[in-house]
Amino acid sequence: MSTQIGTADVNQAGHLLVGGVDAVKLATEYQTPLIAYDVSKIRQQIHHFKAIFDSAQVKYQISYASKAFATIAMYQLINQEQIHCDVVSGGELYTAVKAGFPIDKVSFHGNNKSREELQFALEHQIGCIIIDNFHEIELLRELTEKSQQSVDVMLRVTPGVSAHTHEYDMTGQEDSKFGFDIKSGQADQAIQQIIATPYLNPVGIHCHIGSQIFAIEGFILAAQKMMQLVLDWKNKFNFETPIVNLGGGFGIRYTDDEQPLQPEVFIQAIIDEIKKIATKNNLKLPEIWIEPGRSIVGAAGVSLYTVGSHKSIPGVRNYLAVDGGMGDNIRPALYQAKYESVVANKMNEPTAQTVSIAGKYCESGDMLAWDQKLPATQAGDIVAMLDTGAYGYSMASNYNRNPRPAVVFCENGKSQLVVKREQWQDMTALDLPLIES
Ligand SMILES: Cc1ncc(COP(=O)(O)O)c(C=O)c1O
Ligand SMILES: N[C@@H](CCCC[NH3+])C(=O)O
Repeated sequence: MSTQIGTADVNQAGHLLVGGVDAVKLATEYQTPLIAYDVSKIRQQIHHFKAIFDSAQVKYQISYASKAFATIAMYQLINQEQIHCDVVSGGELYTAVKAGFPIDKVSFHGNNKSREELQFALEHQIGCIIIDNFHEIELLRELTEKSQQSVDVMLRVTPGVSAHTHEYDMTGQEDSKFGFDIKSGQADQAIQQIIATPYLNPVGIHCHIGSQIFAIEGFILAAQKMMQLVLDWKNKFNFETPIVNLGGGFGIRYTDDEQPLQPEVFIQAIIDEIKKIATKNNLKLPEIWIEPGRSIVGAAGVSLYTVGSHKSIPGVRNYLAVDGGMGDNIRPALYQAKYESVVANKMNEPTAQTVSIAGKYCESGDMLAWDQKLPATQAGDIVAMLDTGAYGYSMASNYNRNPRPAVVFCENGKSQLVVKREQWQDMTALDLPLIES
């Protein structure tokens, strides 16, 4: 039997459940810090996105932005759900290959893809390359001419839309390192070059205005600008773009301060806008692609930590230190991101203190959360930070030579290790000793 407290499931022992598995048992079995995913939440999100498009009866593709969380098991899970994914590096693509993911369902992003990365993608018959700049057109021209291999490409453009989000999470504005600028004519120039390049087969245009977006206006504006481009290119170059890819960025709730719109609100509005513009201008309705990352995996992840030291500065603040921190979740330090935390072994106990959760890294900025209301805690308790499934493990580091955590998948009351915990030995695995002179 389990009950729900807030968004968390709790068992009779008063312990947090993740995918039906007791989080305290997870901490004992796999040690901490540990990132545990409720796999059914990932599946549900994908089904939710699919259902929205299905009911709108439009051609679409959901391409999971794997930078949010990319491991072999994750690519396999995405494949079970039969959606596409995007990668942004040779390393992500290699992981997808190792996972047996169908590479013809992969799009390859990046503002500075190397020759080796592009070659690797072509060798594996990548589904589509999302071209970001003129240098890449040239590299792809050389590589495809050499191998006499055609490849589908999309053009990433910056529509000049500033999304209302953290500065580091904005990507669609003109002054961005990503994509071809529309206003200055770079996008026009790029599509002409691509059309004139024998082995490059243009199938779509792409934009991504940012991440953790709550307002609908940016998406609508982006859809309008993209459809205007489709129309312009039809008129100027007699080329009608079959796919319009609007990227990801759908915001999720981390704390009660955030009230994101449901994906159906965003997506329905995007579909309606694209349909309206297509009909008005006698354009074929393009296939609509989205690339959700955070909204697929964010709410499914929970980070489990063991409490160590406490420090109380009378009249100032109470610190509670845990065995992880900025190495397994850089987001609080990098973006001032906020999360909710609970004590996984004391879910039914009343709050009794206001504490700030400190990581173990040698940085004053290594704070996971400020001023959280928690039950009384002592060393050995298990703190769970909720909704850490996106951009936590995937941005993890070995700072201070702390090993990265393990990752488990939990579903229907069972758990499975999907990423092993790094060990101290791994910290020196690539080191070479000094050569004595
Ligand atoms: C091109 C592109 N697509 C998709 C995403 C996924 O964004 P999100 O995780 O906010 O859905 C990103 C990341 O911001 C991105 O850069
Ligand atoms: N890493 C960012 C979002 C992804 C940006 C990718 N373009 C975050 O954690 O919020």
